[in-house]
Amino acid sequence: MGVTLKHYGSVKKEERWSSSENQAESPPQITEEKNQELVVSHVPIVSSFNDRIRPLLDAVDKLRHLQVMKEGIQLPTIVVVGDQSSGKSSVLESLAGISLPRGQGICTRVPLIMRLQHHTAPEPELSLEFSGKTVPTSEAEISEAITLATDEIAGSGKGISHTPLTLVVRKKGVPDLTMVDLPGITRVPVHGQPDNIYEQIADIIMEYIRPEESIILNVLSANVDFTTCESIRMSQKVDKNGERTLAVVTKADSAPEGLLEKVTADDVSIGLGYVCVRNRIGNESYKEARKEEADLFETHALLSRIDKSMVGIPVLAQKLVHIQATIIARCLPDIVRKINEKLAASISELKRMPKTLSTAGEALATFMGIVGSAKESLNKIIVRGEYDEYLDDQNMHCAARLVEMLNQYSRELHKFYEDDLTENFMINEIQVLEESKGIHLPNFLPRTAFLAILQKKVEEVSHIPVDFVEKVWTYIEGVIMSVLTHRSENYHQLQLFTRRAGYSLMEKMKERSRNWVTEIFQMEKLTDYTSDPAYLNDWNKLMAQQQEFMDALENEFTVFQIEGLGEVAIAGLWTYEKAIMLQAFDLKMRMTAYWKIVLRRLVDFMALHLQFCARNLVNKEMEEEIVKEVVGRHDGAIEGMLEESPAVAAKREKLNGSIKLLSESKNVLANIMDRIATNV
Ligand SMILES: Nc1nc2c(ncn2[C@@H]2O[C@H](COP(=O)(O)OP(=O)(O)OP(=O)(O)O)[C@@H](O)[C@H]2O)c(=O)[nH]1
Repeated sequence: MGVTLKHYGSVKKEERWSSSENQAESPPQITEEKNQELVVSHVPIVSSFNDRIRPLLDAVDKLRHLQVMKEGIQLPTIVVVGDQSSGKSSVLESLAGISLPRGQGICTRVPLIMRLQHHTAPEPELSLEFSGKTVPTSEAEISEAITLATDEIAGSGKGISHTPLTLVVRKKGVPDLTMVDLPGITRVPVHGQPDNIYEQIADIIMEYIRPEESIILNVLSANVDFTTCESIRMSQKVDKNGERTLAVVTKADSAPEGLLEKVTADDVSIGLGYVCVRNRIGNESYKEARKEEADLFETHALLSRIDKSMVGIPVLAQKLVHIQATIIARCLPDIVRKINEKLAASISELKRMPKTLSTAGEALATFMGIVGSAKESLNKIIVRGEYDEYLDDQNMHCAARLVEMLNQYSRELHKFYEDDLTENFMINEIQVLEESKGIHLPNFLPRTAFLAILQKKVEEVSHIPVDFVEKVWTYIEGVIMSVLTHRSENYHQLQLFTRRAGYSLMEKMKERSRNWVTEIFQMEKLTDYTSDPAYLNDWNKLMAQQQEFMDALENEFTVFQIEGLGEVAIAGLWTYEKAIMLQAFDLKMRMTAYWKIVLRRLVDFMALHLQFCARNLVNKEMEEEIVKEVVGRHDGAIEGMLEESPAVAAKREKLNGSIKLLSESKNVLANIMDRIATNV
């Protein structure tokens, strides 16, 4: 039976990692007497356990080396965290039996992946893997080699980096363990450290401890209050009840008082339990250090009272090996599934990408396809008013937006020239009539007077249609550009040229509409004509009130209600002669009736003009302009136009990279599939 987490969550804290069903094949036992210097021995009874776990651990290490995490796949990892100088490196040293850079101040500046592997040869083999290379080293040189490699990765200052450094230690008797040592947490930057060093380190730590697949090895110094430790604060953020947190208490030798109480009280909720250790001090050998540790926990008046299952580096090693086996067994089936899913998704996404074009024929066909599809889309949106392609984008519901704009335009025109019904009522008409006096019979209304008023009114509103066509074409330009950009998004060059063609075409459209508006206004100014019977109807209705109006003037009324116009103030008109008042009233009513016709014409023709131009633009001119821009100016260079855009090329490269990485990862796991299937 393999190591499983079947009871995960239902058993008490530590029991999960040491349930009795695992006892028959329990992790390597500690045989200090045989080889004092080593942590875990590889006697036959446990080697079968190791033989089974080792390939799985190797596979996980290979996946880590391939950096499968880049694809969002988390690996089961033992992550070592602790406040600065809490003794992290010392613990790792003790487990590996080698010297790491140690001391006060920040030593670990990059994530250090430490891969311990037992091997049978008497000579240890050490190597560092970083920046794509493997550098062999030795026990004597390891400390310096790590410092040099760290400098290469993170620079020689005090800065830190997310890029990991891997240390492989193959040594007889070490536990098969892979752990990640992270920079110690510091609140106050030391000389040469960036001001935001805390945030930087916290970022790295959170990145490693957040995944559910991570086991947090929280290194706490015996001489501090655990509740004040930053590393506890952080691990509690991601593992509130400590279910995946194991505490190692270092420096038991320097603060033995109250240690038993501290680890028993468990104020900081450590789900996987505590192991108290004493690391190597000064120039001690590892052999001496283990001996000192064993003696300390055996003989010290206070420390000897701590349960033996909670003290010493060998116990820590044993626990870690066990925990590691369990999380690997638990996580691997999920990892296999995720790799397969992501691989399939990347392959199908790559297939969906536009194919790379190799011949001029292919390029031409693609180009025509793009222009054709853009034309069809625009036809739907602008001409037919269908918006099924852009259901959620209201800006692309062109017909509705154009009607809104037209209504707004009509309102603006009507509002701009509302009649002055207050004290100046008819004053303008009277003045114009005065200026239009001529040698002719007095009861003829001079046409020049009517035209003078008409021209002034037309002139005054002329800016409204000019602004309106500008606004409408700018809107249509946005719609066209959006469709062209979208349709040619895979071909950067083509996109540039179609957009350019689009802009120059829109300039032409604006120019054409401006000219049209100017012409319309000239016509309106020159001629007062309509065949619309509404004009005469309205005028007659208004004129029917003329006599009443004159009576009101004569009787010196201050206001008069003209049906079809509203209440007007007439006190200012009492002094004028009757003859001029009759003419002014007639002139005013003619203009009132005619102005309605003019405004209606300005709105109706505008709608017809825009619809006509947009239809021509989409059905004919746009295609011509794009072909002229792309083929005409760049004779035969269509293949060049259809080179992939940098974004598409980058996406293709990324997908190819992902597929390569995931395929390699899949291969790594293929060799151990049978073991995963039987759950170790
Ligand atoms: N007395 C005693 N000193 C220890 C013990 N463990 C570590 N030390 C000392 O504590 C200091 C800090 O230890 P390191 O292992 O460098 O601590 P660290 O957490 O890796 O440090 P940074 O990576 O800089 O955060 C060193 O001087 C060690 O010798 C221990 O169990 N007992």
